[in-house]
Amino acid sequence: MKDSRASAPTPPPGPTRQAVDLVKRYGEGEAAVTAVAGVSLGFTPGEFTAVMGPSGSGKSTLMNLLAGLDAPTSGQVLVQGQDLARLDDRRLTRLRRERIGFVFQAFNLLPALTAEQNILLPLRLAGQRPDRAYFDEVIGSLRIGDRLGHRPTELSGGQQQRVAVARALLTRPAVLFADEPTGALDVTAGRELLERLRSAGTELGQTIVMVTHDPTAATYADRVLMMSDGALRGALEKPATHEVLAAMARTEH
Ligand SMILES: Nc1ncnc2c1ncn2[C@@H]1O[C@H](COP(=O)(O)OP(=O)(O)OP(=O)(O)O)[C@@H](O)[C@H]1O
Repeated sequence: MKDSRASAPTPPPGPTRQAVDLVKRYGEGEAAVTAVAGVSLGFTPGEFTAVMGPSGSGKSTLMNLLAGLDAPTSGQVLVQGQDLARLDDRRLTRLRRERIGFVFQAFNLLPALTAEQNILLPLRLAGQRPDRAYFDEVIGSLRIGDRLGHRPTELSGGQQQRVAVARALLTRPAVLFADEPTGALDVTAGRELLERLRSAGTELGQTIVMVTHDPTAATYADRVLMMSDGALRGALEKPATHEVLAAMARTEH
């Protein structure tokens, strides 16, 4: 058994993850949809990126490609210079498990396990012991300490969402992808979660990539990428809410 603290990855300088002219097309002929239409960008350690854009603009598809959960039609995802498409299944699975955390819109909690068992599952699968102090800190900051013995069906949507975030944070992944992580939360819980994500970047050097429709949530990020029709239409650096709103209005028309 390894201690998760001892094996936490030390992020190298420069972009850890790069998209090079990524394209993802679904279907054939007239029914074909180009979900991602040639996206190039890089992510540096500790950087918090929000991805925004109208429904159907390709945000979730882009995240799935960047995380290696889906393969691009053309283009590359490079992780420390290594093309994900060139890794065999075993190495890709290991890379995903050890370096990536994912918070899905559907939370993906196992119904038979308690909240605590769900949170600790990825570490257990990796044969690692949880760092108790870090566990307590994450649970405390997400305010789910009193729900740990409950199963997902006994939790509210917002509580399930925070359990899913705790599970992703506990493995201290180099990159954390979060699809609408504040969607089920009230304003206070949403703000606490965003603060937690931001400190994962500033304190632990974790790269955070978050899809959101919420302009206030986007202001917690270091940069906000605007997508429409599968392409990046611009990037804002630490924008104020009114700047995000203006950019949203430009991409939606
Ligand atoms: N498996 C699939 N098969 C066919 N088309 C798909 C598939 N997945 C996504 N698409 C299409 O690709 C486009 C981009 O979808 P995607 O889910 O990435 O958008 P999104 O910006 O995340 O949307 P939302 O904000 O509504 O979640 C959409 O037109 C969608 O219908």
